[in-house]
Amino acid sequence: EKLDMSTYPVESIRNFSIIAHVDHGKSTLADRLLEITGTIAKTHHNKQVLDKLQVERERGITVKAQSASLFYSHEGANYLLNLIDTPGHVDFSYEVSRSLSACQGVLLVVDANEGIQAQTVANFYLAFEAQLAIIPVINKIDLKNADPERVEKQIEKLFDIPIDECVRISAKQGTNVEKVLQKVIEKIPPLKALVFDSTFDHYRGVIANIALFGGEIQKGHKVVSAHTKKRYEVNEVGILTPNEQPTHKLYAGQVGYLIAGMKEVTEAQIGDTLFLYKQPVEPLPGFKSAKPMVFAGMYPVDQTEYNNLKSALERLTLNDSSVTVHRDSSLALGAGWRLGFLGLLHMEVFNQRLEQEYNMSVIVTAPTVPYKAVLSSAKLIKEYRKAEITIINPAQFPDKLSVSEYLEPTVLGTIVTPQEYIGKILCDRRAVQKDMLYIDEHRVILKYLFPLNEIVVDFYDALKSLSSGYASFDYEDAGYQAADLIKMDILLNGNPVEELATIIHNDKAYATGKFLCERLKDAIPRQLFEIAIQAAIGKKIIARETLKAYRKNVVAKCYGGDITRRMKLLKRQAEGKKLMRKIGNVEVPRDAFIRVLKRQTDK
Ligand SMILES: Nc1nc2c(ncn2[C@@H]2O[C@H](COP(=O)(O)OP(=O)(O)OP(=O)(O)O)[C@@H](O)[C@H]2O)c(=O)[nH]1
Repeated sequence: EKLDMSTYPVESIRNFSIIAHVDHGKSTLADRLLEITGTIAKTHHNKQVLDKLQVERERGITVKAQSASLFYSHEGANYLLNLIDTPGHVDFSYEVSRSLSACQGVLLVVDANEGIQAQTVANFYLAFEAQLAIIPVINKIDLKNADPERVEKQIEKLFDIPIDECVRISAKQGTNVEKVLQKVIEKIPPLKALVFDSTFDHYRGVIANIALFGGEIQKGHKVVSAHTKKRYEVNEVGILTPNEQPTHKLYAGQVGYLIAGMKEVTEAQIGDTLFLYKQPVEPLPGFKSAKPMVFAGMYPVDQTEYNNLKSALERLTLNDSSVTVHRDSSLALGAGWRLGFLGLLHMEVFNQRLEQEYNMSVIVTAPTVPYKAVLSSAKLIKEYRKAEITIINPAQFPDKLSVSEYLEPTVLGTIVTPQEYIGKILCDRRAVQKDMLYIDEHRVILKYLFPLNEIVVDFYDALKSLSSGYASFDYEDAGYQAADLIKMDILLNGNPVEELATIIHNDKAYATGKFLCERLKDAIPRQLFEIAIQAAIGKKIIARETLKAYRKNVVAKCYGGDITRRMKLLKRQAEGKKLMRKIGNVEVPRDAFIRVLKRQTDK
């Protein structure tokens, strides 16, 4: 049955987001808002209703934004409050800014115990730059150690928001949550919005999440994509509650979805503007496009799976426009792709989704940041038709002799930490301090310039464990700087492991080579022969470990045992083999490499 949305004129509409540092209670507050407005029934099971993906539930983080429309009556008037959800982890700040562009205001949730953290600061500035109304919400006031007064002072000092504008709540217990809704109505201006997301449905094709700037839209309308100029007939429109709820029409100011027979990745570009056929409009300014920070090769374990993997990648990237995809191939791994991600967590989540939602197993190479080289060789310049190239694949690393300078990407990192951890946190990361500011007596905000490759793989995890979870981190792009780079190969019995070829800073080659060899020795199971694990720069071996031979006969163990048990064991072994990758004659568990690359001592 379709809802009638015509009773919600623009004046009654508020589009807002909740932004918060990880775990400060964004999802819990969203659950309470959905309950109070009757969008979902009040039960004890409403835990993070908006976190729909399996990986999100397992990891306890929000990865993919979900949205919902809340109907709310206050003092005799009916309101339509569109809650645009945003993810919380540092890797996804692009998604945050994307969600924010569909809003006119935000709830900035801050934990009453932890106070302002790195992502609180980063998110605040995203909202501030987008000129949104900002309502500070101090959450978890029920906690024994809650100190809302201190947090309000921080907010006033850092963000220049008067203390009396903060709302103190307990999202968990529901205290003052109603007040939050009233603030939303009071403080957030009703306005227009825009196209902000798209998801892929196996049966219905592309579902574009749209926000209407003006006009109205309904089934049967013909719309044109400003980006591709393709024309579509609208099959369905509706709102998100948070599942798709069809409506007769969508009106200016409303956020909802549209299905119009778009089938391909390229047809539903986020940031695109749709207009009515023969009534072209000036396209809305596109969003700041996502900039991948980490690249990795992805290959089918078995080349016969190439086409299946290709279609899985196409569908998954349609749901996640921040992943970039280029075709690639390698002698050792065959035909595949080079993918760009926002960060390592983003890459792991993407892999996990490929496995869980598409049942695909893939080989993933060591992540690399986008390096650059200024070429000096006339031959190479001619070949590339330019003098400065970007290197996202170690296999294409140009030799020192044909390069006048290598460049590496840098980021400006913001760390919020209790002061006693400052010393421990930064050792060995080639960081340059830029700024330091005390938030209160105990905690500081530090700004450092980091080479991106120093933080991309494991800095976030290392920081958390070094500071017993107290420090937090966020970063932004800070351009390129010259760097002394080399390419290092890892060899197993003389055969290069393509997944582990890396570009690294010269000063770190020996230590990293030694470390990778040691970790690999632990990660590779012993086999029937001895295995030499080596790190090499060109032809020069810089580190070596030896893995001793081992005899193992799985079947022998249960000779005389019953046959089904033996079959089971053989089957399990065969399944285990699928998770292995053969390099020369050496079998390596496919997940070994990613584990090896995390240099943090989590053994
Ligand atoms: N005591 C207390 N705990 C709360 C409150 N609000 C949230 N929590 C708890 O804090 C933890 C994190 O809450 P979430 O709502 O998942 O946090 P989040 O900000 O959505 O996290 P991300 O989805 O990763 O961004 C959960 O264990 C909640 O139960 C509160 O008001 N009081």
